[in-house]
Amino acid sequence: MWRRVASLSSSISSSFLAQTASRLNTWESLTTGIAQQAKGVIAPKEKTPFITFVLGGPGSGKGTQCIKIVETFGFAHLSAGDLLRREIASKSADGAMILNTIKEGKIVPSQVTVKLIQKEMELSDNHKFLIDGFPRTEENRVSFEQIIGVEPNVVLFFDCPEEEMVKRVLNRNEGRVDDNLETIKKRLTVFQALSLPVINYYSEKGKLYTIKAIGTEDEIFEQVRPIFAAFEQTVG
Ligand SMILES: Nc1ncnc2c1ncn2[C@@H]1O[C@H](COP(=O)(O)OP(=O)(O)OP(=O)(O)O)[C@@H](O)[C@H]1O
Ligand SMILES: Nc1ccn([C@@H]2O[C@H](COP(=O)(O)O)[C@@H](O)[C@H]2O)c(=O)n1
Ligand SMILES: [Mg+2]
Repeated sequence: MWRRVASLSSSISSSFLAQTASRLNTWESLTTGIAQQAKGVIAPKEKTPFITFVLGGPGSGKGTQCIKIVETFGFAHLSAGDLLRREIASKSADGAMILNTIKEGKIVPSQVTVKLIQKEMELSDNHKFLIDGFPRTEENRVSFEQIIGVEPNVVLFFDCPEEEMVKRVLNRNEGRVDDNLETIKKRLTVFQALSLPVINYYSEKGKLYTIKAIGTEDEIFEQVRPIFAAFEQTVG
């Protein structure tokens, strides 16, 4: 979506677009309106974005359920953790800092994570986004609103007992540097202290859908399905 625009508007910085869109608070202005007006191109009707934040503690099953939501409802899946791990793998300038932060179970500066999410959104042709593992902190949340200029439509919270989360993470076997007991304990502390306030914020805004994240993957998805089914007509 933004990719096509970017080629038309190299002289217009994305931060200028984001700032303007933040004021107008519409995706259309953010993506095509300004750039195309500047070039005298007639803007096609773009779809309004539909943003879902997917929250929950480490191992609560966010990634597993996102795969099912993608298969069933055609969303684009953006995992903040995966984007950060990709930065480490690509040996980018921030790679070493990100690796140390993840090993410590801490939170990477919001500016870094939001820029990675923004880039993925710009490259996507989809207008329906699942943003998995974000926002983890109030700072993450505010930074997204400031840089991207939109708020989520839906926030999912996978509510899972700690004991079950620890068991799942220790059995995950994907070679992640943070899948060890020491880091899991730190991540659980960070979740309680920094992520739960974000979840409470969205609950107060009436955007939170809490899923009881115990049972089989399919049983859990049967709680998720009706949430997206209810929006399907309007979202497209
Ligand atoms: N309902 C379930 N029952 C048992 N195991 C599950 C269930 N859902 C997911 N798992 C397994 O638990 C592990 C963690 O799941 P997943 O990676 O989806 O969690 P996550 O919330 O994305 O965790 P993280 O925040 O650490 O990325 C995986 O190995 C996954 O296969
Ligand atoms: N918004 C975020 C998301 C993740 N991190 C760091 O990555 C680690 C792994 O994240 P997962 O979503 O894959 O569990 C996480 O523990 C953080 O260190 C982050 O900083 N900010
Ligand atoms: Mg995950």
